Amino acid sequence: MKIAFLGPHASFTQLATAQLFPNDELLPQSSILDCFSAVENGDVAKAVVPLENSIEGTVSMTLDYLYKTPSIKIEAEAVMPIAHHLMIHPDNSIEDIEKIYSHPQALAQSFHFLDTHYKDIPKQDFSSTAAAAKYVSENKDIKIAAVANQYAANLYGLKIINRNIQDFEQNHTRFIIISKLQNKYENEDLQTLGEKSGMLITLPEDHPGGLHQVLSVFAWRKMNLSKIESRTLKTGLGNYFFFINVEGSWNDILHGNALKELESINADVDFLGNYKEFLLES
Ligand SMILES: O=C(O)C(=O)C[C@]1(C(=O)O)C=C[C@@H](O)C=C1
Repeated sequence: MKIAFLGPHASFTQLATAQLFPNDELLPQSSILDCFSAVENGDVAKAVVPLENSIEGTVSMTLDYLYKTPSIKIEAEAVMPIAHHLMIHPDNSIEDIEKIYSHPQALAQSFHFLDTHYKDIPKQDFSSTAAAAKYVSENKDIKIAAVANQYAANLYGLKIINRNIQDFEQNHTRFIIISKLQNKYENEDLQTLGEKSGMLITLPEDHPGGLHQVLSVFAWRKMNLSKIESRTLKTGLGNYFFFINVEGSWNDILHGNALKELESINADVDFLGNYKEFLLES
C-alpha cells in the first residue's frame, strides 16, 4: 500500500509514518496540501499529517484541508514525543550562523531558546524540519543552521550544536492518518491511548448561544469532549467552523440521538471518523 507523508526523509512525520506503516511504501510529499491531494486523487491509499502540538497548538493547514475535502476522513491519531536540535554543516562553526531555518511549528516550539541564544539571527520558515536540514547540508557556503531531529542530522550529515532546544520538556505532536476509505486503523504492536470520534461542525448563522447549544448536546449526555478548536471559514470576520473530538464511539453518539439533536439546531455536521489514538516512540 502507498502511504504519503510530509517529507522529505527524516521529517518528524516520516518517523511517525514508519511506525504506523512499517511494511508499506512511504512516499514523501513537499507539503500538507500535497498529502491531501495525493489521497484525494487516489495516488496513495492514505497519508499521515500533523494535527496538533502540545506547545504550539493546532496545525491550521491540516484543519483547513479537512474542512475543504469532505471526502477525506480520519482513520487514527498517533502521539509522538518531539525533541528539536540545532544543527549546522560540519564545515561551518557556531559563530558563522547568519540564519536559522525550520518548519514554523519547530521554530515556535523552540522560540524562547532561539530568542535567548540567537536573538539577532533571522529565523526563516521552511516546509519541514527535514527539508531545512537537507538544505543546510546542500549549501555549506551560506552560513545557515536548521532546527530538526536527530535522524535528520544523521541522514544529512549535520553537526548538532544545541540539543533538546524545545521550550518545554513535555513536547508531543499528534498526527492523523487520513484516507477516503472510512476504515478504522488497528495496530496491536502499538499502545492504544483511547478511542474518540471526530467531527467538523458549522453553525447556520452567528447567533447568541449557538456554540452553547452544540456543546450542550454532548454535555447533558455526559459525553466528554477532548478537543474543540474554532477555525475561520474565510468568509468574513467572526465566521468559524469547529473541530470537535468526543471520547468514545460514534455508536454512542447515534445511540444517544446526539446527531439528531445537532440536526434539529441546524448544525451542519461532517463526521470525520471513529478512531483510536496510539502512542509512538520518539
Ligand atoms: O517538519 C517536520 O518534520 C514535520 O513533520 C512537521 C511538524 C509539524 O507540522 O508539527 C511535525 C512535528 C513537529 O511538531 C514539527 C513539525
